[in-house]
Amino acid sequence: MLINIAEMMTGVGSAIAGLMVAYAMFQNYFPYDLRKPLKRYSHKIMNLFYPYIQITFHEYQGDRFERSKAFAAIERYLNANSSKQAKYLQANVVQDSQAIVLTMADNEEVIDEFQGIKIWWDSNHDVPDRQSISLYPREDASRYFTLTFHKNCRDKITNSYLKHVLDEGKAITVKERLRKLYTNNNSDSWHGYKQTKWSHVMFEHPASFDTIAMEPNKKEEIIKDLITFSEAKDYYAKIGKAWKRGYLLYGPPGTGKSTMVAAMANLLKYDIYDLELTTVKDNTELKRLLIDTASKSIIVIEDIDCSLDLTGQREKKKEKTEDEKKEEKDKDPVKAEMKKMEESNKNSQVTLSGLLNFIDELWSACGGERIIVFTTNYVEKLDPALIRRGRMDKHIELSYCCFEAFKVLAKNYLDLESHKLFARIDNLLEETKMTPADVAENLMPKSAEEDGEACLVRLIRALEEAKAKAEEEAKAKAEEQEKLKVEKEKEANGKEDIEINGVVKENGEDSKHSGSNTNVVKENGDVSH
Ligand SMILES: Nc1ncnc2c1ncn2[C@@H]1O[C@H](COP(=O)(O)OP(=O)(O)OP(=O)(O)O)[C@@H](O)[C@H]1O
Ligand SMILES: [Mg+2]
Repeated sequence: MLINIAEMMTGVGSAIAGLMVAYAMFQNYFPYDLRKPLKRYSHKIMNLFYPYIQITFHEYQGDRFERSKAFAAIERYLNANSSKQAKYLQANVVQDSQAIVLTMADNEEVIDEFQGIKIWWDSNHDVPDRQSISLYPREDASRYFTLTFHKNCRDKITNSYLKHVLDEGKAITVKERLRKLYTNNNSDSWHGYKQTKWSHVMFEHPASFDTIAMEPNKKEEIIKDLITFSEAKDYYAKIGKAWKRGYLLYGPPGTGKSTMVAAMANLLKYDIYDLELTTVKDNTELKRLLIDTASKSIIVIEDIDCSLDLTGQREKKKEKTEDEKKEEKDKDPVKAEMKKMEESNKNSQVTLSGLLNFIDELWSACGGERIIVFTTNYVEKLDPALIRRGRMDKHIELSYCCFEAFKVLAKNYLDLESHKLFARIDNLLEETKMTPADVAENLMPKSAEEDGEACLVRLIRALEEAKAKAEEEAKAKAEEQEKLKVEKEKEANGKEDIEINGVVKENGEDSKHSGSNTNVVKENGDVSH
């Protein structure tokens, strides 16, 4: 009913709006003194007959050269509706977006509905004043959207609908944006005209949780954890905690730690900041880098155990040995330069406490929605303070390939969900350790002729070899240990003799034990006084 009346009123309103437009066009022909009262009264008349409210959203506001964020979000929101309703669309390529954005062309209208309320959106643009000279090209394309709704619905529109439009629009923007992989620059390049602390390339890693080989339950748990985090803005606000989460990924080389970081970024549509600690000179630089990161991102420190001396004590400068000096003389200049660079990288003054502060500040000072990930091969080497819960909230172990993980790889690499050779592989994987990287390499067809079975056979061979090698190594180790044990026992027996006899044997000669009881020791251990 309300909508019908509203639509009837639209006719009257449109007529008055027409008059308003005519007034706007010819206002310059009215005497100046008359313009103001005329405008005021025309607005009053308009309000009497026109029960609608209009809100305008300009692409650029005031003197700001930055595109309005609200306009951009509305554009994306309307994109979803306008492409179905409007007849004339404009295609734009928006910066940092992988999709072409379709928006309604000028003077097109889109009708939206929200909780039973009808809402009209119009697209227009300001005609530029050609007489004025503008330095800014944007003035030629200053567009705006007009939102029209019945005044009875004012509260619902201004409180709920606008928030809904902006949230949806932003979500679409995030979904479609091109994601970036940032790496930190050496601080020497931070100064000057372009102060860039981070360089970036487009992030296009294809890894996803579907392609990661690991136990399905564990994988599900990680995915759930990540999604819960990304949707928990209000929850974090409620419990008074910064909206951040730390993950520690640990395990042997080639078990998928770096791949998982890429999969995390792809799942959440976050950017990645790959922080190379060895190029960061000191704690202050570390802080500056942190401030320069954006939200919706993962900050990764790979191989954290190798990045720094995390005991807090800096490496002492070693004296060069003669061999090193000789090597230095002989080596070629390119290698020498590389070594010099490596060494200068090792001179990072970042300390453990600096890193702890970095994480804590990340947790408290910077805007929300950030994840920090450490990866390491040696979790036991890390300082417990660095990885305690609260800093690294979730510890994920990535380990050798199990049968469940193998099945994911077989499906991805060979499109095989079952095969008669699977049972043999299952047994072998239980008996020997092989990383998913090695299993994957064996499963990859090496020529067009190679079929799935040939790849499985190659994997079986590799597993059998690995098993035989492991058994040999275990045998050698056991023998070594046995030898050591025997030596220790011999040593202990020798000591016992000494204690009993009170004699130290040197160079095959018996020497007397010092003391008041001078004993002579014979080789068979007999003692004569
Ligand atoms: N769990 C896995 N699932 C799928 N592929 C994997 C997995 N683990 C390793 N791979 C494959 O092996 C390659 C190496 O893996 P990745 O670089 O992620 O290992 P990593 O654990 O980061 O090793 P490092 O400790 O040496 O950095 C990747 O290209 C990936 O394709
Ligand atoms: Mg890695």
